[in-house]
Amino acid sequence: MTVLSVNVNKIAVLRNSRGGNEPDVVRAARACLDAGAHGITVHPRPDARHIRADDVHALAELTREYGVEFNLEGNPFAPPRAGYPGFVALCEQVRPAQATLVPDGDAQLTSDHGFDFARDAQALRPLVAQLKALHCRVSLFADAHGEEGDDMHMAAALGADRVELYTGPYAEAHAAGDARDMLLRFAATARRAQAEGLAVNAGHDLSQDNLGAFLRTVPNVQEVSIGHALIGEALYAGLAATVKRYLAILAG
Ligand SMILES: CC(=O)[C@@H](O)[C@H](O)COP(=O)(O)O
Ligand SMILES: NCC(=O)COP(=O)(O)O
Repeated sequence: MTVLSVNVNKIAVLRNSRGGNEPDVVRAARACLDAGAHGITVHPRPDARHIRADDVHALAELTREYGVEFNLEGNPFAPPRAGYPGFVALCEQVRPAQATLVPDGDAQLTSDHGFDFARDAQALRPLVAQLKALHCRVSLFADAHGEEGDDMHMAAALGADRVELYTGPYAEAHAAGDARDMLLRFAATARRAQAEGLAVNAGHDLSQDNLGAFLRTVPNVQEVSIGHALIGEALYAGLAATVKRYLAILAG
């Protein structure tokens, strides 16, 4: 079965837009877990645009309370700065069940590519070892190159447990109405990863629209982490009921 880890970054985007603690990231994560989600994901960014270090600690505590997986994502190469101790340091502090390494920078609006394993292998190897010594499962964010290249072999050689396939290009192709070739490419990549002994996660821009076709075609996906679409969909699902509650207050 594929498990769902809900990414609550976007709750923190809303909260930070006003200051204060509403909406409450921990309360939202608790609601996801009460609804049956299998885990919680966050991707703290050094510029603290959404999830902050204190959220990471609070969510680590919550996921321990529920006995579910905490998946911490981030760029292991980004240097520490005020309010952000660095990705590996955060992992040392909270010991997430899964550490997902993602090669992104502050200038990026969001994650938009996987690692260049040929370029980054030397830098990644000791970090993977360090995270494994903390008993984190290590997952590396990877592009789906299908039958091309040697990425999955290189990721396995680094000692990673999993790869997370970057599904942005699939989501785009699906939205454009022709995801057939893309699905075949992701399926081939997943098979190559699995042949190398890597388990496969997937994430980025997955949604209620595109998730079913992905999981029907790409074999043995262990985990999907979903945030942006899920939080947007939750607003649509919850707006009518919420407006009715306000109307009830107005009606006395
Ligand atoms: C690695 C990945 O695809 C997600 O973590 C995504 O990067 C979400 O991050 P933002 O919420 O900052 O866009
Ligand atoms: N790893 C992907 C993730 O956590 C959520 O990505 P998105 O659904 O916010 O695009």
